[in-house]
Amino acid sequence: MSAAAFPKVVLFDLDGTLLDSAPDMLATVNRMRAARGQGPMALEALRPHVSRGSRAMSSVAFPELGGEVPAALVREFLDTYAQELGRHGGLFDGVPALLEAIEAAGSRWGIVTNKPEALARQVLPGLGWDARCAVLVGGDTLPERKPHPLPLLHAAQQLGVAAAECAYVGDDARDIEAARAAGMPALVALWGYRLPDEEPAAWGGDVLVQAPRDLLRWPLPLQTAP
Ligand SMILES: O=C(O)COP(=O)(O)O
Ligand SMILES: [Mg+2]
Repeated sequence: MSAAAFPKVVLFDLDGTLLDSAPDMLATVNRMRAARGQGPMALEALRPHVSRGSRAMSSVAFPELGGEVPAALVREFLDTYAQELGRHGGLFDGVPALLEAIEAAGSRWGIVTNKPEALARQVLPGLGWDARCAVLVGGDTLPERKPHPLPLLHAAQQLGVAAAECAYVGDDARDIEAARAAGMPALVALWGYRLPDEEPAAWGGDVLVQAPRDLLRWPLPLQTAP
């Protein structure tokens, strides 16, 4: 197979794109439920919501709140998650080989997530990514988070490249919205987390990708979305 021609920088979303965070999130939620005498939730019930952040997850974990999630509960979720992070889940199949291929091609990769930066940084050492991840922008790094383009533009600026020299891979509509607004090719990670009624083909991404290994065939048939 000929070497892939990656862009100068490939930026990735974290939850649902690089990291299968659902098992860590499930452990978090079930600890909180157990502390209240409630039985465990099933992975399938939580998984579609995992890319949506701590508030959404707390709401799914405690449906009796009717979506009214107190700030203290979100804090408890984040504190508990910090203890479970990296203990249960792992990378999606094909991610390690993909990152190695990007590096072997002389390109760089980084992470732009809506997860709080400190939590995202916590996963780097265990994965051996400290020196490899060229940039990491979290949901609280800047005044704006995805779907705003600022985190992606900031990542490109940190690396000294134009937005058009990057690409962004993410599993949520807000990832694709952010990338398009930033002027970056937007790739939809179909292996990630979403509700059954969501239609990723309608998100306006440049290409839908079935699995991380498909990105080894870069350049993909990127189309300019209408
Ligand atoms: O934890 C979140 O808020 C979502 O994280 P993501 O942006 O990496 O999907
Ligand atoms: Mg995600």
